[in-house]
Amino acid sequence: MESVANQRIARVSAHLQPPNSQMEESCVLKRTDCRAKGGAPGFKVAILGAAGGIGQPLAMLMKMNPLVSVLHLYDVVNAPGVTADISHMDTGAVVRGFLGQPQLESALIGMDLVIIPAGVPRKPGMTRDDLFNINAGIVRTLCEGVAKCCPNAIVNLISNPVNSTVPIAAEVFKKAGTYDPKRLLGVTMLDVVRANTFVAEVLGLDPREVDVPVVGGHAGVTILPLLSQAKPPSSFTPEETEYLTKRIQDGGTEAKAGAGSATLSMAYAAVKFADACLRGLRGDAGVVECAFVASEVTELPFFATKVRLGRRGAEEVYQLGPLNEYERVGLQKAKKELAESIQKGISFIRK
Ligand SMILES: NC(=O)c1ccc[n+]([C@@H]2O[C@H](COP(=O)([O-])OP(=O)(O)OC[C@H]3O[C@@H](n4cnc5c(N)ncnc54)[C@H](O)[C@@H]3O)[C@@H](O)[C@H]2O)c1
Ligand SMILES: O=C(O)C[C@H](O)C(=O)O
Repeated sequence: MESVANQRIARVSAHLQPPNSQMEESCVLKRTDCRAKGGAPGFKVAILGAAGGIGQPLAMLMKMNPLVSVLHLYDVVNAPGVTADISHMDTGAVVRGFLGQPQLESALIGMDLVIIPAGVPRKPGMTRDDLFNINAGIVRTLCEGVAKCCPNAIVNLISNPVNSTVPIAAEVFKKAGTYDPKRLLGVTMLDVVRANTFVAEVLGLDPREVDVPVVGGHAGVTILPLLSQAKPPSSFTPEETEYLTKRIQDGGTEAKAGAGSATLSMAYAAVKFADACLRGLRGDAGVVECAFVASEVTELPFFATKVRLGRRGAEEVYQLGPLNEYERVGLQKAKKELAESIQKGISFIRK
């Protein structure tokens, strides 16, 4: 007969199992026996690519977000282990892990917000466009899942090249008949985070006091910081303008000193942006951030500008506002490259 001590040990070790049905076979207490069902008020958020360099710290920070009641972590590798780790944090959100394509639909059903950092990152010497061939297919598959399982979810797309993956996602949703331009947002928040930090350094300010709009897209010259609209209002010498613009545009290469791509600052930026989307969904007034969205601000079908986030996503897309000569020249360069990247994404699905 099993001793009382052994029974206790068996019960405690059941709690140590990762909360994934695949690993519950030997448990005394099954996940379904537990009382935590994610019934607390809050939003349901899925991260696709949750075991990656961005995915893991992003999952950790979302688990800390009081607006999140349920957090689904999906990846094609290591999702159970990451889920077990994150699930031990004593914050409110209930965490569930999903591994591989057969579990994609379960990961997505009922979600309010889907954040997608899935895909390969740049290696030294690569451009973001070099990632297209692999990441385009990954984004297509994941967005097909979103269209089927949570067509009303807000989508935050991080996977590069954002200038092409957002048009890909839009085409997938159009094909499925679920496209709502307000709900598809390319995440360019890292450019704003960098701009605020670098400008604060030059001006000798606390970055939290600085707000610099960054418009256009998310690659090289398509990243266009509008220093003339920085808050607090500041003037910059031509040298400072050149230095700051270049540093913000090349921030992705500076991060990790060319040995990989930004993961920690990106996770921070992704959470800052996701939190803004959730506050918008909650009905908070005046939530405004930059994002790469369907747009009529220029002749291009997608463009990053400030948007107002509300219950239906990007409810208002703001105009560019007054630009100085340096920014007008930058805008022309940005639009030329953006037009090609957008078309490449559209053609990938329409071909
Ligand atoms: N938008 C931005 O500002 C920004 C910033 C940094 C990085 N990125 C991009 O984010 C992406 C991820 O970067 P990372 O450093 O986290 O890469 P990573 O390789 O560390 O992680 C990517 C994760 O995606 C997973 N994955 C691959 N195929 C998948 C699929 N079909 N379904 C679900 N998950 C899948 C991988 O298993 C891996 O865990 C890259 O494309 C990178 O360029 C964008
Ligand atoms: O630069 C990269 O490849 C990753 C990302 O887009 C970034 O801006 O850090």
